[in-house]
Amino acid sequence: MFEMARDYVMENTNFEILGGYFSPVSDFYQKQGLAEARHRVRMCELAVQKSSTWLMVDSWESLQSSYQRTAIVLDHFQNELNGSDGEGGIRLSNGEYKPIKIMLLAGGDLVQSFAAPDVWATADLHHIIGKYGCLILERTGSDVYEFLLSHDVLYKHRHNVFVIKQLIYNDISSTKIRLFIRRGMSIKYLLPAAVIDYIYEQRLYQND
Ligand SMILES: Nc1ncnc2c1ncn2[C@@H]1O[C@H](COP(=O)(O)OP(=O)(O)OP(=O)(O)O)[C@@H](O)[C@H]1O
Ligand SMILES: NC(=O)c1ccc[n+]([C@@H]2O[C@H](COP(=O)(O)O)[C@@H](O)[C@H]2O)c1
Repeated sequence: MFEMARDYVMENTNFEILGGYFSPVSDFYQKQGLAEARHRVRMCELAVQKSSTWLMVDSWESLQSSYQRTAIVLDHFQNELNGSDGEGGIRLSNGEYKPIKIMLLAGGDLVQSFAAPDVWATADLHHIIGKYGCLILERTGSDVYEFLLSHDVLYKHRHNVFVIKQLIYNDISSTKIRLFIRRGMSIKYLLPAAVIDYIYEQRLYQND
């Protein structure tokens, strides 16, 4: 999804991409089927460390002692990358600093959960979409364009929302990958080889 987002941004906006971060959620999220955070961080590292020049993994979220909402995670990136004293971001040749635009990259299904009761606080959605911005990758089963029109907060900040059309549909799902592993089915070519090796070495997802 990051690669599709990068192509979209380069083709359709004036932004320059500086980097993309995976931020695995902590163990306190307690979503059924998730491996321990340390394993998820390591799998993300293995997925990008040798094959990407711009993707990185940030373990801050995974290491917190309580669940951190997405709005707070974006604030963390804001503080780390842009600082609080005006001396962060990109240093220009004239010595001034230009802030980095931080955005959330999400699939259409996650964005549709914005309308689910008690999942997202409205104030958080204004913060995430209004202050930062959102790149939404289309996903089979979710009509992002219609949702964008119908959701008040998304619509209000629509100039900060970018919908990315999938030009080759990739409907891979982590739930299905975990299920394949449990059923002893092959996941070869569905994930980077180093991640597959790690999953088997650590015996992840086999008895969920
Ligand atoms: N094939 C895909 N196309 C578009 N977005 C995706 C795809 N797979 C994952 N995403 C997005 O990546 C983010 C992280 O997804 P997550 O780790 O929950 O995996 P998932 O495949 O969505 O899980 P599940 O199998 O439960 O749907 C979410 O924003 C999700 O919408
Ligand atoms: N209120 C919130 O900030 C909120 C709600 C639901 C999911 N999320 C985030 O979305 C991501 C994906 O969550 P799910 O796998 O449950 O769809 C996670 O990083 C999670 O922290 C945030």
